[in-house]
Amino acid sequence: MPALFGQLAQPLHYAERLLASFTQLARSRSKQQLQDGLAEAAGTLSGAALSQLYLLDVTHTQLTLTAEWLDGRRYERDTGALSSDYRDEQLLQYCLTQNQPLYIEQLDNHLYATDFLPADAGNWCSLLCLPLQDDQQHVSGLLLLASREAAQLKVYGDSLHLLGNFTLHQLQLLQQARPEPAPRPAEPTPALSRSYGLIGESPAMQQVYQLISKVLHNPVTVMITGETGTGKELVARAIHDYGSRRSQRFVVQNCAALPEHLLESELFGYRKGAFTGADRDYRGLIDNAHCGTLFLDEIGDMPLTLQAKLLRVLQEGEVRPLGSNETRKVDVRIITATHQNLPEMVSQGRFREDLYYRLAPFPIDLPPLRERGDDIQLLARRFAEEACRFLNRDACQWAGGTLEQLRDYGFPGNVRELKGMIARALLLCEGNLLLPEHFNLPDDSNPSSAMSLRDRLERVERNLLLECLQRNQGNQTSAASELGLPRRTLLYRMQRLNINPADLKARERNHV
Ligand SMILES: Nc1ncnc2c1ncn2[C@@H]1O[C@H](COP(=O)(O)OP(=O)(O)OP(=O)(O)O)[C@@H](O)[C@H]1O
Repeated sequence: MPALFGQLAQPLHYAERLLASFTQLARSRSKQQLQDGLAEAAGTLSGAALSQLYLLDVTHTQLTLTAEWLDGRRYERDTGALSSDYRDEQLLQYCLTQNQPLYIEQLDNHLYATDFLPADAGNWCSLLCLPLQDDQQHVSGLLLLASREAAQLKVYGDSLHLLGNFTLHQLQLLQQARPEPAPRPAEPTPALSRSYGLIGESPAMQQVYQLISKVLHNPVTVMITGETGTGKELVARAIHDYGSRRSQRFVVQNCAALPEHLLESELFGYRKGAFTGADRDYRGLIDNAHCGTLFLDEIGDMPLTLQAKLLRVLQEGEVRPLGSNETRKVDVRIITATHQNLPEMVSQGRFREDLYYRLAPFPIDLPPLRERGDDIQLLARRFAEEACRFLNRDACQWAGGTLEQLRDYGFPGNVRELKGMIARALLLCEGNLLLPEHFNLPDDSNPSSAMSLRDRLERVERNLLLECLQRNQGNQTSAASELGLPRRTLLYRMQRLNINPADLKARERNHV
């Protein structure tokens, strides 16, 4: 307690008033009453002319001014005039993203934009902004004090921070007890409200957008998984571009692209003379991404020795360049991506378990394109429009059945494959009419040239026999008996279906 009130002129008196404010807030029965109550208490306790409460919405993408206390009374201004998105308010954004109190004794309006302060109420001099955390310790709002003269607002920081957090807790309790009706969405289709620059409206992609919204303002380490070409890098960029670090760097490194020693010096940097050829100091990518985001693609390909070094960066928040005895503190948000099955790699000792758990507290799994339903048509149309614009061509037309055929195709290369297909088709088509033949879809998606029934049945039978042989460690006698066939029939079918021991080995390898 002394640390809370130590610097105040009348600590006991202040403590009594603070206690009364806690009690008052605990009695509040509505959200607005609570919010106004906090703004009033903060203004009255500190003597600051202005106090404001800002809250983040559930998706943590918008910051709204929810209560304001000015010169001893509740202040209501036309909030429509104030952006409900704090994106442009750098002081507020700083406080939210750093999760640190911000105290400015002498506001210099040339240095700081303060459009969030009521301009018609005089000139503002000192400011204290406190990030507030919810029960899960996530930053969920800001409590702000401002005075017109130079004032030591800082001394109220700790106690008002406690009061603010208590208010958030009470708000959560009220919400649980009596959920208030959701505000009317501004847009007609709320489900499609935000896609962060990605194309897709399917339920699978809506789920991805929902997950993205959760991590924009929370620097949790994210791991993006999904087949090749599903948009993993695009999602990583979206998290950076729409999140609180957007004004800082987004640094990308593909871990499969470089041999171990190069990847190490690229990521961690080196000092002059660290190895032959190191003729100058070199700042690594981790250092370069300080305050920003480092996207490590194909993390499953990172060699084990580097995994240990990366783990240290995550645990200690510091990086040590090659050839240096000194470490440097870094604040980097790490996003990783992989198309590999990392848990399986962990069980095989090919990926460190401790690193895996550090990297994957918030996984986002991107669905393959074939599971996104009508998104295929939507993406195809959009890509074609973009390409026509780029090529300075008139908008193209789609011949009947073309989009339907695309929808039926499996797209092993996912969105990247579709994008490439559209670009190629536009070059092939004449008169801007896209026809099925311009897409050169593989046979099995084209009903007219589909595999015959016989071929399909043979494929099924081949797989059945291979599985059975594998279960029986290649022993043909046991496999034949499990299948209820004479051994010579099995041998005949194997010969007919072109099954040999090499197939079994390849299959075993794929299953490891
Ligand atoms: N939902 C989407 N909307 C628009 N474009 C997309 C979408 N998803 C992917 N793309 C495009 O598809 C291409 C491949 O995307 P990206 O490189 O992000 O995939 P990836 O999963 O990281 O691939 P890889 O596994 O090969 O690294 C890019 O051109 C990207 O712009």
